[in-house]
Amino acid sequence: MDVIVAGDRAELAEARRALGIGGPASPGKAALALVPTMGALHEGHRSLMRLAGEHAEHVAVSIFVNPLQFGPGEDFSRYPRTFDDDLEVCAAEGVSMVFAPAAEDMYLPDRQVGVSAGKMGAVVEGAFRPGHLDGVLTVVLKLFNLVRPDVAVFGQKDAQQLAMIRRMVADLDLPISVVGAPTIREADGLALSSRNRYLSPQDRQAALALSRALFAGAGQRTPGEIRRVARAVLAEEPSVAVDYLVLVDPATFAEVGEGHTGEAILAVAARVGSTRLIDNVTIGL
Ligand SMILES: Nc1ncnc2c1ncn2[C@@H]1O[C@H](COP(=O)(O)OP(=O)(O)OP(=O)(O)O)[C@@H](O)[C@H]1O
Ligand SMILES: CC(C)(CO)[C@@H](O)C(=O)[O-]
Ligand code: BAL
Repeated sequence: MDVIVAGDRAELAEARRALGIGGPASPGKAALALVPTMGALHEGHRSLMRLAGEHAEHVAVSIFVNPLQFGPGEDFSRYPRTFDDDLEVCAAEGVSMVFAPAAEDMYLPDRQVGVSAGKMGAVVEGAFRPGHLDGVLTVVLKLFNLVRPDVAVFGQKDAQQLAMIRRMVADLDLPISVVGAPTIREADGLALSSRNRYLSPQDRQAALALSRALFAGAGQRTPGEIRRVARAVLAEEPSVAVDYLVLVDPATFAEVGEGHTGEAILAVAARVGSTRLIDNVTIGL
């Protein structure tokens, strides 16, 4: 089947009708799973589409570079936009519907109301990108309301984003199951990211310090040692400027103490040249 491309609300409603969504789903399978993206699709996004297909009869992919989640001075205007290639990727993955709205159609010019990510949205990533997680939650809630999926799939690579979307679903009683997907990496450990295409060959080599630090930290047994070893690996790479390296509770993103048991997330954000990258691993303690 060809991919249906919807560019606005009316076309989206028509696409849902054409796919028979809203009618009875096949037994044991949800009708529609959504994979929200900002485009410039890579193998990480493809893995999300495949996982979405295991959960629902139809997969929808949204492609929207959301202005609300970019701060002043961030890379909104130069963010890679590769719509034609993205459409081919979606077709090859058997996606039923691509929703690619224009910013003017998503946000009213006099928009007043948005989602607040609360205190959890002001720590870790939120401390370095004020308002970012409010912008993410606002657009994700709008995408949920527009596309009306039963299931939504997000990558663990954006771990705080995933945790906050789970919180939004719980706090606002949204009728959606959230599925987290593992991080896809290059053979040398670099987490796939649309922003990797900004990296020069030298930057790309330096960027390997992020995953190297996370894997070295994950080999330790206590929070103190995990943090110390990971920081030491990052310090060995002078062209990596670290924004944060934290060991946090996966649900709250609060720093874990020395006695912590259960899972913790070791998360890093750093700038390599003019490119800001994030990565994380989950560690059992
Ligand atoms: N390497 C990856 N493995 C699995 N999922 C990923 C990976 N990279 C991104 N995702 C997920 O894909 C979804 C869309 O993310 P997005 O379009 O921002 O891609 P990205 O590569 O993370 O881009 P950016 O470089 O802007 O961070 C998110 O749920 C994100 O967590
Ligand atoms: C979830 C998302 C599509 C919202 O704009 C974005 O933050 C992303 O690509 O991870
Ligand atoms: N993948 C998260 C989107 C952003 O960095 O804005």
